Formats: sequence, structure tokens, C-alpha cells
Amino acid sequence: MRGRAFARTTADGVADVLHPLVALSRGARVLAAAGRRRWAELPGDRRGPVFFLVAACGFVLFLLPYGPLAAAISLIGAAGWAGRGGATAAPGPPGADGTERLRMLYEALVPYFSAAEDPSPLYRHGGDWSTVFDSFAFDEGGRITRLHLRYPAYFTDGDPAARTRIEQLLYAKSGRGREYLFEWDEEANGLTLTVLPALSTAIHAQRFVTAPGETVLGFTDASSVQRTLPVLTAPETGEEDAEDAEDAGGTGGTGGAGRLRKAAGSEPETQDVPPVVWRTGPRSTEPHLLALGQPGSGTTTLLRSIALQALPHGEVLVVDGSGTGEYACLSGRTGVLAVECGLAGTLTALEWAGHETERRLIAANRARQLGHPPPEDIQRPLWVLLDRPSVLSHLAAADGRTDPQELLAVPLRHGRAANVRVVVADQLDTAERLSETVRSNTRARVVLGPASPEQLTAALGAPPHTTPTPEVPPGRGYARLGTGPVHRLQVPATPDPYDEAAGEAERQAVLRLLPTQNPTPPPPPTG
Ligand SMILES: Nc1ncnc2c1ncn2[C@@H]1O[C@H](COP(=O)(O)OP(=O)(O)OP(=O)(O)O)[C@@H](O)[C@H]1O
Repeated sequence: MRGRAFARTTADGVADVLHPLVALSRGARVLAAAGRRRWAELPGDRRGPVFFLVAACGFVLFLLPYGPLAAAISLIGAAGWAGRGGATAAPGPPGADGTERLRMLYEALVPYFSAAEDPSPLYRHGGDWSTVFDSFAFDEGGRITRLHLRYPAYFTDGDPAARTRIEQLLYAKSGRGREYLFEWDEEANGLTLTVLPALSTAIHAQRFVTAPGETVLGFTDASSVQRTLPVLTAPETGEEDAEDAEDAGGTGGTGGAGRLRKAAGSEPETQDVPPVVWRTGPRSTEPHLLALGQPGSGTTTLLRSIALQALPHGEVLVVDGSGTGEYACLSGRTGVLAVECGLAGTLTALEWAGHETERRLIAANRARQLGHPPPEDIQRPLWVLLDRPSVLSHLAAADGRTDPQELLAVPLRHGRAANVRVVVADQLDTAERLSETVRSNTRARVVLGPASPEQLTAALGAPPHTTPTPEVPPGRGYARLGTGPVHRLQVPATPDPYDEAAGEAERQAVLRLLPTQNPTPPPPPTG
């Protein structure tokens, strides 16, 4: 026992003495790797001038008094700084575990990235993984958080099915339950896998700094959009919750909204975060939106958030097919034309919306013919928000009445020119009960909550470039505007303010945004 204790103390002492040397050598390796990477990324025609510039700087340093000494001290300082973190933070050589993981990954990729007729394959059983895995990083648990690999030119990287096979394999081998981003570089035959940090759930309903006609659907990754918005968030706690720690995987990932965390009871602070902004109006190519999700995934919350952003500039008509009273807070507020839950009221309201769309179109047309600007009353947007219309369609069919979705045809087809916007939310499982008119005219799409890759592709028209995780918090999902890219999305927390189970701060935020009660409520729409 005493011998073992002595050995351990000696080892600790030696480790303490050698620690600065270890950090310096790690830093030197990091600097060398960064230099090599920069050099490799440099276009061929710029390498000569850059080499000349570096050599000239070295020569001038050599001539200066104390120049070589100062350069050596700076280099040691830079290496010490770069190597100050743990081995996991620096892209140095992996430990034994990491090496084994990379070797297994390499072996698993051999059948996909090799061909019998290739005389010198990049991938072959028992081959050297370090020739194809250019850079990699691991988290504290030894799981891969970033990997860049090269593949042979004959791999069909333009074929979505071939890509999906590789992505699914990497997903399974690198650890399920995390969200991965796959970036294919078809020109350089390279693939980068990155573990994405979880998007923040700390942003709640508030007045967003947007231009007229813009609606914030939620927040996404910084790498996904060019713009940021200043928003109030609860400040970062410094300690990650279990799910975030799992999702972040220690990469630092793409930053953006993923860095914010909720701290109960702290003062909110302003952060710049990347939004997913939906543009509506006469020039919009996707004037109507369809949101789908599993029960409890947050589609009602998304509609509430859209209503609160719409009300300062327009009028809102709400149809609540689920009839659970989750829009009661909007009833009787200035700008809210009606909140309908029953079939009869819904049919009347939607008939009115169709006539109103036609009236606006005629008025706009007449003004155009006379060379006048469009009348003011048609410039104020009219929003028709429908939550679970499939339930009302079912009721209408059982009762032999008109399908409410049929009445949506005019607002959907002509809404863009008439400044009428339709937002439909329904459940993924009942999406096939939505009419063809609804599906073909809602080109802005959102899917919230857990969904299979097939469901996501069907709803968004394209697969996301990330692997969806089986468990997500409410309000988390994907958005796609027209034919644009698929964005990850976290909807701002906008609970029913009368729901006592919701957080007090979030409920108060919604109450502050609600318009005042209208002393003379508008007459209910009549068809
Ligand atoms: N973006 C969000 N941030 C925080 N909490 C959310 C968010 N979206 C929804 N929630 C919470 O999740 C729960 C379910 O939300 P919501 O009612 O919007 O879901 P839903 O998809 O409409 O479900 P259902 O169809 O059952 O009504 C609510 O408690 C709500 O406060």
C-alpha cells in the first residue's frame, strides 16, 4: 500500500513539474495544425506572395536588435496560451478511446467509400484513418463533436439517398440523441460533421425590432441566417441543463441562440440573436403559413406569438378548432375581430373573410384604375389564424355542412394582393385531412416537436441538414420559407396568460403585449 501511495505521489509531482511543458507542446501542436490548415485553405496563386511576406517578416525580425529573442518569447507565449485548455479543447491527437472510435468510424465507412476497381482506395479495411480524417474534436465524455473527412471523387455526393446513408451511419456511430449538422463540400470531396448546441429556450414574447410586414417565427443558429435581432432574455446561468449539455457536446458549435440559458428569477438582459423572419405583404412569395406538430409541440403557442406581433399593425380573426379556450386572452381586445370555437361561428367568420378579401381586391383594383393609392382600410393586414381546422372539417362533414377549409380558398388564393394572411396550425397525424388548397397555398412551413425525417421532408418539401433528435422541448422544430433553406427553430415562449401552470414572467410578458380591451367591440363578422 505504502509503495503504491509513494508511486502515486511521485507521479503527481512529476505531472505538476511537467505540466507547463505539456501545455507548451500541446499549444505548439495546435499552432502548427492551425498554420497547416491555413496554408491548405490558401488558393495556389496566393501561396507565393504569402510565403514571401512571411519570409520577409522573419528576415526583418532577425535583423532587429533582440528581434530573434522577442520572436522566441512571443512564440512560447502563444503556444502557452493555445495549449492552456484541456486536451479535449484542442484539436490535438485523440486519446486511446478517441483513436478507437475514429478507427471504427473509418471501418464502418469502407463499404460506402470504396470500389473494387479503385487501385488505391482512400478507404480500405485495416487502412489508416488519419489519411482521411483531417480534423476532429471530442467532448469530455470522449464522443466526437466535430469531424472533417475526405471521400473519393467517385462517391455520388449529389445523390440525396447516398448522402442520407452516410449521414445516418455517422449519426449512429457518433452517438444518438444529439443534433448533427452535415456540410458537404462537393468541390473538395469533403464532409464536415458538427454537433449543434441546443437552441435557447430563454427568449419569451416581446416587441421584436422588425420592419412592417415582418413576423418573427422564432430563433435559429447564427450560421443559418445573416441577421440578428436584439432580444431580452433571461441571463445565462453558467451551468448547463442536462439536455443542453448533451446537445452542445462541448463544441461551441455554431453559436447563435444556442448559447443562451434561462436563469430563474434573474433580471433579463439584451442579446443579439439570429431570427427566422417571415415576410408577408403584396410582394411576399409565401404569404400564408402552415404549422404542423405532434400534440403539445407548441403550434398553438406559435399562433399566439404571431397574433401578438400582428395586432399592433392589423386585424386578427381566430378560429380555434380544438375549442380548449387557449385564445381566450385575445377575446374582446382591440384589433381582434372574433375568436370562434364552434362550427356555426367559424363558417360565418370564414365566409365573411372570403367576402372581405374580394372587397379589398375590388377596392385596390378600382384605386389602381383611377391612379389613386390603395385606400387605407385595405392597407391594414387582415390575419386569419386557424388552429386545428381538420377537427372542424370533420364536424362539418358529420353534420352535412360546408367544409370550413373550402371557405378558405378565396383568402388563400387572393390574400397576397388583398393584404390577407392565413396561418393554419394542425397536427402532423391529421395533415392529410388538410385540403389541397390549404397545402398548395401555404408556402411558409413550420414543423414543431418530434418528427421522422420522412415527415419533415413531406411537410417542409426538403430534408433538414441536421439529424432531428427524438426528444425536444415544446416550440422546437424547423422552418422553411418557400424554396429557401430549412432552419432550426425555437419559438419564443408565449404561453396562455391564463394558464397558471406557465411561468409567471412569461405570462406577464404576454399580458403586457395584449392590446387593451375594446370598449365598443366590433360586430361579429357576418357572411
Ligand atoms: N415556444 C415555447 N416555449 C416554451 N413553452 C412552450 C412553447 N411552446 C409551447 N410551450 C408549452 O408547451 C405546452 C403545449 O403548448 P401548445 O398548447 O402551444 O401546444 P400545441 O401543439 O398547440 O398542443 P395541443 O394541440 O395539445 O394544444 C404549453 O404548456 C406551452 O406553454
